[in-house]
Amino acid sequence: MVAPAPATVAVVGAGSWGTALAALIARHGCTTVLWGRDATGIAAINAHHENARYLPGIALPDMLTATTDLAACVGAADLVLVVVPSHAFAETLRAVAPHRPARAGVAWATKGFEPGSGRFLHEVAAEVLGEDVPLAVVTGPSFAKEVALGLPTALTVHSDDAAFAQAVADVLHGPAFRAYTGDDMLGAELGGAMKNVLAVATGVADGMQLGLNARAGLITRGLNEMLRLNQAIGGKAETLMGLAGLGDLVLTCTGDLSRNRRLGLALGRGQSIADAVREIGQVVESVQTADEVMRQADKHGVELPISSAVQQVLHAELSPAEGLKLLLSREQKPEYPAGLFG
Ligand SMILES: NC(=O)C1=CN([C@@H]2O[C@H](COP(=O)(O)OP(=O)(O)OC[C@H]3O[C@@H](n4cnc5c(N)ncnc54)[C@H](OP(=O)(O)O)[C@@H]3O)[C@@H](O)[C@H]2O)C=CC1
Ligand SMILES: O=C(CO)COP(=O)(O)O
Repeated sequence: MVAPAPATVAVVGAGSWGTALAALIARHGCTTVLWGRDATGIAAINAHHENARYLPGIALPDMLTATTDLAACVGAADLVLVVVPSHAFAETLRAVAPHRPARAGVAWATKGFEPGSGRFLHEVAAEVLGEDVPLAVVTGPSFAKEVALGLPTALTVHSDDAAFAQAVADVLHGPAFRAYTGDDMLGAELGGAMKNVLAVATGVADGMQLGLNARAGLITRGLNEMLRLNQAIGGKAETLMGLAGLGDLVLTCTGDLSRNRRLGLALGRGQSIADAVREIGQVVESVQTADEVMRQADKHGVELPISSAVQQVLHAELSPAEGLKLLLSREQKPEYPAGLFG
């Protein structure tokens, strides 16, 4: 039997994660074109097979090509994978839409909400692209650098369209990369967004040298916040107990490659937010996501003490020490006042 021809994949967004995913997919034999807006950086990727700004020192596959021509990149694609920061998600989809061939579904590996409205990204995508376009979210514990280096990784692809989730998982899945599938875009997006906020909390605690007990307590009570908000919005609990929730929470709260954790570490050590974000030099989604998580929490009447403290610290309304005091002085109560996810 003749194997099906590899798909042509357009990866839209040439930062660390877009480049790493494009390299992964190209290594799996798919024709892969990476789109970025920075002409100098794109030319350098084609010339040197390296993204020196976002993944310095890591060799990209020769088969991977990069372009600044969005129309050509998207127009030839069987699958579009959007990997820009959440603040650029809607505008990027609007730019992609006119060039998308009818056959091409759209997936994204962006984590966060639409800033300002708090809409889930699948809601934004459905509005911009139309209800009939297959959509999928790619999420889970996955540092770009490790994926680009070919280190073993597992993540998950959620879609309302099982065949499309499988098609996206198929281009990602390979010898060192396990791509699972699911049908819960709500839960998957919530997990990917909330873990960034909770990573700031554990980073702050570690920056303040509060110890490993504090870190474990924050991760566990953070997971509880994720589960409670997820239940209120109608996501599936198992999504949050898997790669999209617990998996990514543990990675981001404990791994120093995390930019959100590094922001927390810097704040805990007394650095200002502006200086910390500047030093990190890449997208730090929690800075916007904390507001949107709390917008969702308020909308659904769910109390999220850790996320709320992070939001206030990020707005400099509380110092890290005051945030800690607030959390430690909360009323004593049963671990599960209203059942497992109450
Ligand atoms: N890095 C990681 O390990 C992972 C990241 N993610 C998620 O992936 C998303 C992208 O993050 P990541 O690649 O890490 O970010 P980076 O900071 O590494 O890169 C950001 C990229 O987005 C581009 N960009 C910024 N604003 C715009 C815009 N308005 N229009 C078009 N492109 C824009 C930047 O272009 P330019 O260089 O020209 O400014 C750059 O290519 C985030 O939501 C993140 O949470 C998810 C899993 C892992
Ligand atoms: O989402 C990520 C890992 O899964 C990357 O986390 P940071 O954005 O905190 O670096």
